[in-house]
Amino acid sequence: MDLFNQTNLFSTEEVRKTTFDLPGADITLFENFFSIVESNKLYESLLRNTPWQQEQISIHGKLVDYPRLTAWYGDVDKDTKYTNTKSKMHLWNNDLLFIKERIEKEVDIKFTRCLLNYYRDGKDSVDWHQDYKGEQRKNTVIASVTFGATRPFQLKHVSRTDLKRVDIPLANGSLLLMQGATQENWKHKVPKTAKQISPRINLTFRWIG
Ligand SMILES: O=C(O)CCC(=O)C(=O)O
Ligand SMILES: [Fe+2]
Repeated sequence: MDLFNQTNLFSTEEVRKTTFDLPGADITLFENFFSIVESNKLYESLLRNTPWQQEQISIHGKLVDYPRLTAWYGDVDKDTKYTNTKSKMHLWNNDLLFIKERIEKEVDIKFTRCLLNYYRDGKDSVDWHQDYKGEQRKNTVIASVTFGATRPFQLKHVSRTDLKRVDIPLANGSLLLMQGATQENWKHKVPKTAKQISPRINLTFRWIG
């Protein structure tokens, strides 16, 4: 075997699938789901073309900025209610349709909306939460795609303190699928870091009927 083939065989560009064996969760990670060339191109394009919004949350009557910028996209051009602020929902663009269709080949679902999060630096984050409420939380598919800097995605069980926390580094071009009862039983967060890191864009494709 020549050297070229060998490097190809162990190339870091191969899609690598990892399934996490966690009670009450169905989580699969695909590293290099998008190639480095695709990922870098999509990162630049999304960063430039997304109408990033600074959402705020009311805490004890005081408006506080979320530690990240966001944008909603979906099948319909309307307002959506995300926590307690109203957000504009934009119609899918070509970048998002390309990403969405690639994921839909992997998982048998047609996504209806997507939340984009832009973490400008290590001070940007998302605190412990579960996606959705009530019935919607019970059996849903969330497809999370990352472009740019790697950040740890942490998970902890909602009630079982005997279970260890899980830390999944989400790198450029990765896809994380969270299915079944994951949202019901596990919380997730992306912590702040004091390290000097470059920006990260995360997209969560969702299904809401
Ligand atoms: O940035 C991430 O990896 C997660 C984002 C997230 O949990 C959310 O938007 O609900
Ligand atoms: Fe989330």
